[in-house]
Amino acid sequence: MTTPTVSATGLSLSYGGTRALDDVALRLSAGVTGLLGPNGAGKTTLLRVLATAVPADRGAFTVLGHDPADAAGRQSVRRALGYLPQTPGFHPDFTAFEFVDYVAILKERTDRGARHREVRRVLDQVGLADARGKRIKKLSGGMRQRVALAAALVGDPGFVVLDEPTVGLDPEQRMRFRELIAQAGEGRTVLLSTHQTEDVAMLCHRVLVMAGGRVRFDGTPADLTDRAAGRVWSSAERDPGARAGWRTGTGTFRNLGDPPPGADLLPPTLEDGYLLTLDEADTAVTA
Ligand SMILES: Nc1ncnc2c1ncn2[C@@H]1O[C@H](COP(=O)(O)OP(=O)(O)OP(=O)(O)O)[C@@H](O)[C@H]1O
Repeated sequence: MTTPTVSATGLSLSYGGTRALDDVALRLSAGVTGLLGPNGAGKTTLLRVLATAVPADRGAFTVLGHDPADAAGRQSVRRALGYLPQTPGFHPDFTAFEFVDYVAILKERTDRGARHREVRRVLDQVGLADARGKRIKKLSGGMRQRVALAAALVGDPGFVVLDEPTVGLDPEQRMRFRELIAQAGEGRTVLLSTHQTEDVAMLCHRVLVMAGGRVRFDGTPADLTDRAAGRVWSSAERDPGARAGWRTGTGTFRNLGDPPPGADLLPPTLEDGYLLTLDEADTAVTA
């Protein structure tokens, strides 16, 4: 692997009796890494820790050579960071320009002229040049997510954290948004949390799967797909021996697990590899 830009070891964090992060280690490099996992897996908690929004109980990490263990290091990490949280805190009466400008001010951009040029640049980059002056409450869901992405990219951060940015977007908007994320991943490190396995298949050079606060898989999307090679088969009836199975649009069943002899094997998808990984992690798979 190329030199890591972000690395973490032994990250653990509990909320009361809930272990949201349990000894998480990772190494990220430039490009888009996907973070997949079911609800409650610990994805948002991991992103919040890496974004220095909440400290871990244990463990350590560095972002672009900065160690957030002390105040000066935390400030350096924050300067290198762009963050699109799960629920961006928009002020609905702000225009797109005002919101991104406000985030740029929080990022200590004090030179007004240079800051405004930067705000225009990122709004252009996400295709909102013509919507700069529109109030956020008047924008569609897809446009709002692009405003949030522009805010994450303002100031050209080296590490960008995106928490489920494609949620609620229709397929066309999602496709458009994926293109923007791919562009954002050129030459910088992007960590993208998502429930959409297609996001990962289309965008990511690496993927982490989390469940129960732990990293259950760390590799390429092709490796995750390969986990299901020889373990997906078709049958006319639901196969009781399958770990998971569901009826497809053609009326046949798609089964995952250990196929019976002579089974009609199907080519695996990334989603098959993901579901089998969750199953092996002892997490319920919804069929
Ligand atoms: N502020 C909090 N207080 C108490 N428990 C929390 C808090 N934040 C998260 N948790 C718990 O920690 C665990 C991990 O939550 P987290 O939000 O990180 O998961 P997630 O993978 O992002 O889930 P989702 O996909 O639903 O966003 C869950 O059991 C959750 O209920």
